[in-house]
Amino acid sequence: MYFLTELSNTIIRKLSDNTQMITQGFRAFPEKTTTSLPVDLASIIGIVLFPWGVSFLFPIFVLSLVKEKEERFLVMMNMNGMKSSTYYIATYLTNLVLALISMICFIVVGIICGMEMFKKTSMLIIILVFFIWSNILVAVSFVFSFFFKRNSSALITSFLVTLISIVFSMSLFSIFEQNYVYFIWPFFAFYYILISMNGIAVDKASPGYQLHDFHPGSSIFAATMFMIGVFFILILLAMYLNAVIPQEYGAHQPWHLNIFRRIRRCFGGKKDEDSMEFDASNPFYTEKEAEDAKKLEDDDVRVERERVLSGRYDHNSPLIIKNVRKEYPPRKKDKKPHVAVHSVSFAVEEGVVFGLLGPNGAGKTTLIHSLIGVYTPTSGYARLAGYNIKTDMDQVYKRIGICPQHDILWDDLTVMEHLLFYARLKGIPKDQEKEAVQKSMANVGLESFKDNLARGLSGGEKRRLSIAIALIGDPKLVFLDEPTTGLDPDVRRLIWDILNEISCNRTIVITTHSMEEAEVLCHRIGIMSHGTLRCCATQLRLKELYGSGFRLSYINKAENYNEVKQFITSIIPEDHKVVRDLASNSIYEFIPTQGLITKLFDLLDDNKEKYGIIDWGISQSSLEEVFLSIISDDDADAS
Ligand SMILES: Nc1ncnc2c1ncn2[C@@H]1O[C@H](COP(=O)(O)OP(=O)(O)OP(=O)(O)O)[C@@H](O)[C@H]1O
Repeated sequence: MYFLTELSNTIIRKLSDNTQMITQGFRAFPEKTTTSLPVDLASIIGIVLFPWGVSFLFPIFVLSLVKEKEERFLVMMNMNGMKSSTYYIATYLTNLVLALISMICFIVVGIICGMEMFKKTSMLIIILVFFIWSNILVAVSFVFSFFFKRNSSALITSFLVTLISIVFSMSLFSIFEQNYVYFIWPFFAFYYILISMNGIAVDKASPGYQLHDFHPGSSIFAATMFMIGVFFILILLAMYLNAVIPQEYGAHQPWHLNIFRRIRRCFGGKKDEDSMEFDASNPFYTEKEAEDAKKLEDDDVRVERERVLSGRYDHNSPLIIKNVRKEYPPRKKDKKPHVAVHSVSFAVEEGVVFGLLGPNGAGKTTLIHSLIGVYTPTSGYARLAGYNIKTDMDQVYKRIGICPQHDILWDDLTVMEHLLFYARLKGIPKDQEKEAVQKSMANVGLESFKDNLARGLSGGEKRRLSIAIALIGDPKLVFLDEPTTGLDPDVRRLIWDILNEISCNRTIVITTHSMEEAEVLCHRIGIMSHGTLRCCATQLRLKELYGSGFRLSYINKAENYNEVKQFITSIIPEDHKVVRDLASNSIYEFIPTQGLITKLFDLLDDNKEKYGIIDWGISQSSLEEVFLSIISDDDADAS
């Protein structure tokens, strides 16, 4: 080859006059090469990111649980007959399914990406560990949710807990080599299992963690046992916290769960609840409270209390309240509890619409919430629809309807779906469900909206839907908290018509700030301030007691001013009050004597022309005047 090339070169150089030549040499032939690392990089990256991936559902679960409470869906469902246990079981199963789906995705992705841990470790152990972890995620989120009132703080804290657990787990494993106490926090135990199984799998010489390695003495076995044990503790803890932690809404039990009282009840039979819940001879807590009550309460309230406490009321009354009191925790440190409702006692008979009025902070909402289980009354006794609120709240919820102050509706459910949901909660038999929903929709005129989503309803339509929810199942006692607040006059009138119609065969308790509404709807009215019932009577009696009587107003020709004034003051009682005295427009207030009003109508009609009266009118004092005469400026936002 060499000689051949040299020969060719000689000829080429000769022919090209030494300008062309052939060069020769050796060069390596291109070949395919790979650089292999001593460890599996995918597995290393995976194990750092994996704890995040398998824990991301934890903050989401906590968030959704706190949100349901914050937005009062849970308490609304409770108030319509759903047991908390049913809610928690349904939520547990839903979250567990979500967690399992996400775990399956992780395992499948791990296998597809060729992570050694998933390839080599026994699949049975992986499935077992991930199943336990899914349950723990749900159980821990339940326990966490009881400590938060706002979903934003719940989200941040649970995220931080996950972050800290992951960061700490790395160092804890090397500090406590043979000590497993820190597995008590199941996040550490699970991350330990992940890291250990991965560590075994990435070792090229090892066959991975297998079933026969999973026995007492193995640290992975110990961590798994810790996870199982802690899971049961978490479930018990969640049940206990649910019962005792005071939430913003909903009743709670004392830390000792009234165990002794339950045992006593088991052995001693059911005591007469009526007699144990209040002391009829001393309805007030302190002498000062009794003194204050004397100043605030009128005779009707005292008579009503006596009637109720001595049992002289109709025992079929759907609402009986005896000495109900509600204290909130002190507003400032080392101060006394804030008493929002003092000893309130009254009974409302069947078919009566009872209006609870009062300035802001009077205690109306607190009283209603104490009755319907949003808060636990500090003391007192109440019987709603025939059942004691302390012992038979489940029965109470099946028989009452509640329309809360703010609509609590799911944006993604239709009108029909809302009503069907609540019909089921109320325990309406399946074959009567549709009819009950139809009736309830017809009551509030929402039939044409039945397939509309709640998010697309106007304020008035949402309010009507809330009223329809309160009416589902035909309850005999309905609570309406400010049913028309924030609605335009047309819608308010429409709702008043609806309420007037449905009030025929039910007892309704309405809280409202609208005197007009109370005047139109209520048969009996209670006015509260400073947590005390100030008066409690029919509209007519309140107007008689607190109204300024009747009001005569007229418009006259200005030149007749003196004659008209003389004429009018001669026909009304002498002790009248002059409200307005202008040349052509005057108003007088007076308490009429028997038959005077009819006489006045005749006299004014007959002498209208003679005295140059252009127009005139007589009206009775309004409920607003009654309210204003009872409630003074310092009654608002009572402290
Ligand atoms: N969750 C609570 N914790 C502590 N104090 C409360 C709580 N809710 C209400 N209060 C206090 O209890 C008193 C009565 O409040 P409540 O809401 O019952 O009045 P209200 O008559 O319904 O007022 P409004 O007409 O403004 O709704 C007020 O002084 C209020 O500050």
